[in-house]
Amino acid sequence: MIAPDAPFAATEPRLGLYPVVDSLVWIVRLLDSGVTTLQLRIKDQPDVTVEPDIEAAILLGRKYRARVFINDYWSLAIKHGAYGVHLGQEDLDTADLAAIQRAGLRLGLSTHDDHELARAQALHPSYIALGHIFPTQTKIMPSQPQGLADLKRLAAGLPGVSTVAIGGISIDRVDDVLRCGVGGIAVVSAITKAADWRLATATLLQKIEGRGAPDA
Ligand SMILES: Cc1ncc(COP(=O)(O)OP(=O)(O)O)c(N)n1
Ligand SMILES: Cc1nc(C(=O)O)sc1CCOP(=O)(O)O
Ligand SMILES: [Mg+2]
Repeated sequence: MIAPDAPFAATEPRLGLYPVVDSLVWIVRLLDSGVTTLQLRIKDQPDVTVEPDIEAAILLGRKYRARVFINDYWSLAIKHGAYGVHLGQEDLDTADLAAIQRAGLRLGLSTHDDHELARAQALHPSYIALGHIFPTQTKIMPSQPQGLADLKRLAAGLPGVSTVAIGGISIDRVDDVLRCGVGGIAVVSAITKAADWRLATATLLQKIEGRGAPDA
């Protein structure tokens, strides 16, 4: 059991640009490009297969003073002292939330509608992800896109909560998403499928956080 009404460890109120990537190669590239919030999202592998990359990503996050969230593999994240974990609604049925809380890891939760949002809010996570905002090619979604009007309504209903928008957010949609009042924007394909990922990352950092990449 998690302590009722006890919040998970706090994260930044505004997480800024939040790339979600599936390999250590991308983690290194993006840390070197000045990204400070990241997620390692490797799907459906045995723990023994992913543990070396998860440990390395956590150590790199510490070295670069960046916030590296581990998707799904919450017990490995605890074992190696990650900054944080990202979990979906299905994970909530099986993950040991009390262990995550005791270990002081930050917790991000996915939500896709008002019902999931209410469930997430009751757990007082470190941030709440609101998705998917637009159609996405990256993941098969059972839900419908929430769109900008709902994003604005949902963000307005979460004062004091760190929020992240995800799903189909391309560079040209970032300004509209920011106007909805979220503090973080999570992207996969806007960076990993960009013709020039360095330019895409620099453009996103500038638009979302108002800063450039560090000097090479
Ligand atoms: C920032 C962020 N938001 C949502 C998700 C989706 O997580 P989940 O619902 O657990 O689905 P998978 O990513 O595991 O397929 C996310 N990873 N990151
Ligand atoms: C992993 C993931 N989770 C989502 C959610 O809504 O929970 S949308 C998504 C994929 C986001 O990829 P892209 O930026 O390429 O659309
Ligand atoms: Mg998940």
